[in-house]
Amino acid sequence: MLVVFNPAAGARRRRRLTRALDTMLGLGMRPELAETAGPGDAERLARDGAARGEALVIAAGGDGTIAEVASGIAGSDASLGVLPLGTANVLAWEMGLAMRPEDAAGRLASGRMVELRPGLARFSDGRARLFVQMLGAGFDAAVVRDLDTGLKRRIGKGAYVLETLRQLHRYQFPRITVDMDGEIHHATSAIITKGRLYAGRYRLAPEAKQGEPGFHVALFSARGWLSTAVLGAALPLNLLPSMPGVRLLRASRVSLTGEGVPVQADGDAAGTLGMTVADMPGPLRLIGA
Ligand SMILES: Nc1ncnc2c1ncn2[C@@H]1O[C@H](COP(=O)(O)OP(=O)(O)OP(=O)(O)O)[C@@H](O)[C@H]1O
Repeated sequence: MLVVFNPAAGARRRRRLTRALDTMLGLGMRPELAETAGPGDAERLARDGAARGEALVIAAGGDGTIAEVASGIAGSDASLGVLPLGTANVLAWEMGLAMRPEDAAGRLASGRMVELRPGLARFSDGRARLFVQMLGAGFDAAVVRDLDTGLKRRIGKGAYVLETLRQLHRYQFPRITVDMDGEIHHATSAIITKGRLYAGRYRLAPEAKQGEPGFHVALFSARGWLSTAVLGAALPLNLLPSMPGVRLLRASRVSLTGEGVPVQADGDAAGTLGMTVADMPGPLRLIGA
């Protein structure tokens, strides 16, 4: 098995990795370790590992690292494992993965497997991007795009709160046209999700279930700082799904267009619209859930 480690969050993250690796060795596992040096490395390392015949490629990082590893092993025989070392760790909360490094290592050894169905966004400029948990277009993607990553490393989730406050006064809320299985909707932001949770442990789409085909889509009509701030306050109270100006719909194929609208995929900046989102052709096996 191969462990793909994203060291970007600094010393604490490395200590947690060491605790997981020590437990794995104690359990008789023989993990090989590879470190990323920047964006795109996790995908390449995972792809090389799968091509060498690694049966399990473990993403040691946050949701962005998981998405890259998932992309790297897509279409191969390798399964995905996760050591949750990120800031928000949404997929880990969603799937009930163990957060303590020793427990997460033990779960990987258990070999229990569930199937995920990642989404695939195809952009009009020819790029393709896999996502495992969710993808956003509009306000939240502007926050991710302009986030001070150094600050995120130092203070964690608080950096998102500060950038959200900044964007409330900067973001212009351009209109997004959303084609959901042929039905046209309009919104100022949209989140296309595979799971229930968002930004950590907060509820976004209560009916969603990882592993099922298709998507739950949250459409937001907020146009200014006040209505957006109210939604921001509703999120940690788990009230977002029932707020005015939020519609929750389902679709199996979603196309979005909007002039210069930013996109984020699993919490990492992913360029601008337009794009079409559909299920990846095959399932992804997750070990340790
Ligand atoms: N060595 C590196 N230095 C800086 N950035 C890196 C490095 N390796 C990977 N990255 C980038 O860091 C991004 C963020 O990592 P990741 O999403 O795993 O952590 P996170 O943002 O702290 O966690 P979460 O998404 O769960 O909040 C990755 O998508 C990747 O592009």
